[in-house]
Amino acid sequence: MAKAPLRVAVTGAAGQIGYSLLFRIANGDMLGKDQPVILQLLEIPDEKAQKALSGVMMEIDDCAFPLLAGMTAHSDPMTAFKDIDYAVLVGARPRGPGMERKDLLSANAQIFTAQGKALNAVAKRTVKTLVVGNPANTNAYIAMKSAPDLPAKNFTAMLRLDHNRALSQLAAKTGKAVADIEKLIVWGNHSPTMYPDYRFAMIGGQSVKQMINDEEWNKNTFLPTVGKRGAAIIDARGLSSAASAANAAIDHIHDWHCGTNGKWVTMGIPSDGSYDIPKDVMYGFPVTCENGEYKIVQGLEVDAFSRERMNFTLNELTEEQEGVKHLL
Ligand SMILES: NC(=O)C1=CN([C@@H]2O[C@H](COP(=O)(O)OP(=O)(O)OC[C@H]3O[C@@H](n4cnc5c(N)ncnc54)[C@H](O)[C@@H]3O)[C@@H](O)[C@H]2O)C=CC1
Ligand SMILES: O=C([O-])CC(=O)C(=O)O
Repeated sequence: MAKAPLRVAVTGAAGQIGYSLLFRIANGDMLGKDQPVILQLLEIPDEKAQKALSGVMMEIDDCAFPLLAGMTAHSDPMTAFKDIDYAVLVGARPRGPGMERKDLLSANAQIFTAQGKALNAVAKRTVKTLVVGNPANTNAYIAMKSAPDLPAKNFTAMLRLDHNRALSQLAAKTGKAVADIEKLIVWGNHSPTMYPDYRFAMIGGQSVKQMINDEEWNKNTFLPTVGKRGAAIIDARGLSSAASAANAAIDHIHDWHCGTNGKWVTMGIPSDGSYDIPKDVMYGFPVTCENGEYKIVQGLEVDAFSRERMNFTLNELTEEQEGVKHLL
């Protein structure tokens, strides 16, 4: 018997990431090739944005996706989020050259209080939310705190782009296939303070750390390359990353929904206190997913260098949280 459709809301649907994301959701890349979807698309109540959205929807229609069971346009989160199973919160201002993502906090924070409240009011009680709009971790924290009737664990932030960037750097360094790299982690904030950590990574049963055996490369090349990749893309393209961000959003929700078969992936999630990260801080952790639930990989050793890096990115998140206290 055919599955019942799942309702997916996407905000910022007429933006650059939206343009790469919506077609793939409708094609079944996110929730599975046998899972019909209904798209509930939100844009700002502005004539130009709504008109652009109607154009994107015409193109989606023109793809005649067999899994697309319905699609609606909205300018109010209270209608866009009605009865949804998944929310992909992309809509927010992107940064330009010379900015850090946290510089967007004052511009974007209010969006996530309003959207958190709307999710709280009208979404399914089981709704799962991914925040992409920057600064993603703190925006996810704001949305979570603005939705007290929903399970906090169902609010997540996107660290998957950082995870994928780190995978690709490691594949290039070792000359091995991306698909063969396992047990990589990106701890912390989606910002240059993040800590991509390959101490436990393996390729075909061999330790990646031993294969590379170059701490200087780790500290002075790998960490800054992954941490500053977003800025490098802005510098090269004049616009922030879009297709790779959409791809990471697809990977994040795909793995949460369909499971990872024991494979580790990185998700920004509210801490449960693991690894001495204070409860509720929206922090990148290694997780495995099964039956629609993620579980933090436990018992990993934290050496002195790692603790310092994990605290550095934690301190930034704590400061960001302090900065939005008045909104919550
Ligand atoms: N977490 C991550 O790894 C990444 C996050 N981003 C972030 O994603 C966000 C979106 O990026 P782009 O699509 O490139 O930007 P964009 O400017 O092309 O599109 C954003 C869209 O959101 C809409 N929007 C703004 N406020 C809204 C609201 N309250 N409700 C609904 N829609 C709203 C705008 O009208 C616009 O169409 C930015 O904040 C960017 O920094 C981008 C790349 C990676
Ligand atoms: O760097 C930006 O502003 C966009 C983004 O989050 C990324 O590409 O990682």
